[in-house]
Amino acid sequence: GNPWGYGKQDGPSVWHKNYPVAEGDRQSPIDIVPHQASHDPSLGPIVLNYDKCTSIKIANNGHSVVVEFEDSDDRSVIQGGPLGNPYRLKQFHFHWGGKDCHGSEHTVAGNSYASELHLVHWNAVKYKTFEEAATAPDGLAVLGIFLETGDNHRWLHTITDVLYTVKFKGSVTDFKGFNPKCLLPSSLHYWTYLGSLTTPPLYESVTWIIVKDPIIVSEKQLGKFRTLVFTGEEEDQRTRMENNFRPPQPLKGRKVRSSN
Ligand SMILES: CN[C@@H]1CN(c2cccc(OC)c2)S(=O)(=O)c2sc(S(N)(=O)=O)cc21
Ligand SMILES: [Zn+2]
Repeated sequence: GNPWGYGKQDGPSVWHKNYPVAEGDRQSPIDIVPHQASHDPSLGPIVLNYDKCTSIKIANNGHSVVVEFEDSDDRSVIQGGPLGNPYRLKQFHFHWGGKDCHGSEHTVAGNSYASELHLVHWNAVKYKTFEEAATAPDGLAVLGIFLETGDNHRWLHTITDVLYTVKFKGSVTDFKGFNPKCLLPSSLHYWTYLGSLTTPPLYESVTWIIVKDPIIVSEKQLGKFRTLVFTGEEEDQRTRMENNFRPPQPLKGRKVRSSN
């Protein structure tokens, strides 16, 4: 079976048994309290150079749906903001709820969004491989975007239209020519803090950059994510993929900074 999941027996409340860092000092996600974030005028804008990005495939990894990118060179990078150098785009994935009232990992003043998109980047300037970067304190940078339900998102259908091909854990489909820039809100004002992966192995290697403005997607579009299952095609028990989010973790004295 799975080493970890989001159920009663294998979910976030028991991850610490196999991954003791779950109780560490820089765990993610967190609840962001806007008025307690310190505005830092030295924080410049986030710069995304995704125009040459090369998406390869879309997959169901048994925890989420993931779009993987070619990351053998600096063709698609994030830089600026709190980052000291460019970080390479490796993959993006989503977290969502069983209903639209919850599903995001980060919360804002205690409020959840329906879903959260994570664009995962790694520091290829300092580290030779993703795996090495994933264990280093400045190894990863994850850009988080909240999804709120409302009108149809004009580009999300490119993803939701192919989700039926990755219904089961372990399924993979070619997915070329997708530029995730179409999933970003117009303003990239953000909060940033030092945290971790929000799934095992929960490495404390992530500089989080959480964009303040959500993107709007329809309930119908979000509903398509819930047609995925955590389980493999061969398993007799089909478990709907939903509520694949970790709840907020203790801040432990960390500072959250805010761009303008
Ligand atoms: C299943 N969880 C993802 C797997 N990853 C992974 C894959 C291979 C090795 C590894 O560690 C060595 C980690 S990952 O780094 O791409 C990330 S980032 C992330 S989140 N929610 O914090 O943005 C979840 C996952
Ligand atoms: Zn994530």
